[in-house]
Amino acid sequence: MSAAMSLSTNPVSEGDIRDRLIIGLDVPSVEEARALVGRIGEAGTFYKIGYQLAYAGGFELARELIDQGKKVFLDLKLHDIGNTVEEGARSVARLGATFLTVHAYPQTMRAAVAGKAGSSLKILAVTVLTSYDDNDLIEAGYAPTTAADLVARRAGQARDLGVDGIVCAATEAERVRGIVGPDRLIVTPGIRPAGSDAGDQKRIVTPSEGIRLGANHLVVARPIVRAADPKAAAEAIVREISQTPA
Ligand SMILES: O=C(O)c1cc(=O)[nH]c(=O)n1[C@@H]1O[C@H](COP(=O)(O)O)[C@@H](O)[C@H]1O
Repeated sequence: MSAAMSLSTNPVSEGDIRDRLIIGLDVPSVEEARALVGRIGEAGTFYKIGYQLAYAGGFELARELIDQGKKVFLDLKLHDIGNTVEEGARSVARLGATFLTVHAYPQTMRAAVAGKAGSSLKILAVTVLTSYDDNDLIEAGYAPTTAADLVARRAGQARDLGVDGIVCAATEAERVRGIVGPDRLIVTPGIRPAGSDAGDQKRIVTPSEGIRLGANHLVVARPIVRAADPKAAAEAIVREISQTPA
C-alpha cells in the first residue's frame, strides 16, 4: 500500500487513508504494545492508548510512537472538576498527542477546550458509550431517553463549546453530522468487520457502514489486536475503507 494513498473525494478525510483507522492498543503491557505495533508495521499510522495501557506505562510509549511519526489518541475519557480537567488536558497537549477524549458533560468539555488552547491537540467528546443501549441509560439514572437522543443533545453542546470532535456509534453518525456540520470530526468505535464477535459492544456496524454513515475515523481494537495476523486484519479494514465511497 502506498504511503501517499489518499481519498480526495471527502474533504474531511484528506491525507493518508490509513489514518482513518485508529488501532486501539488494548493490551496489558508496553512490551506487548511495541511488539504489536512492530507486527502491524506500515499498515498502522494512528494508535489509541486507553486505560489498560496508559496505566501500565503507556505514556512513555505514546512519546515513542509520536517520535516515530505515528499519531496518538490518548483515550483517557477525562471527567472531573473543571480545574482538574483543564490542567490534565494541558499536560496531554504538551505530550504531542493528536486526540484526547473527555466525557461529554458541559463543564468537562469547556475545561478541556481551555486546557488545550494554543496546542494542536484535538478534544473528542464521548457522547454515549457504544456498550450502552437505551436500557443501560435508564439503569444509570437517565430519565427515559434513547441513546440516539442523548448523543444528539451532547453533540449539540460539544459543538457550541468548541469541541473538535464527537465520539459516538456510527449508527448515530448521520444525525450527529447534521448537528455538528462538516468540519468537526466524527470518530466511531463499535466497529466490527463482518463475521467478528460483538463482545460487549451494543451499537455496532461494519467498517464500510461506518464510513458510509459519515465517520472520519474508525476505532478498532479487538478485531485487530486479537487477530491471528493483526497486520492483515488492519490492512483488510483499510482496504474496506478505501473501497467505500464517503
Ligand atoms: O472513546 C473510545 O474510544 C470509546 C468510546 C465508546 O463509546 N466505545 C468504545 O468502545 N471506545 C473505545 O474503543 C475501543 C473499542 O474496542 P473494540 O470493541 O475492541 O474494537 C476500546 O478501546 C474502547 O475503550
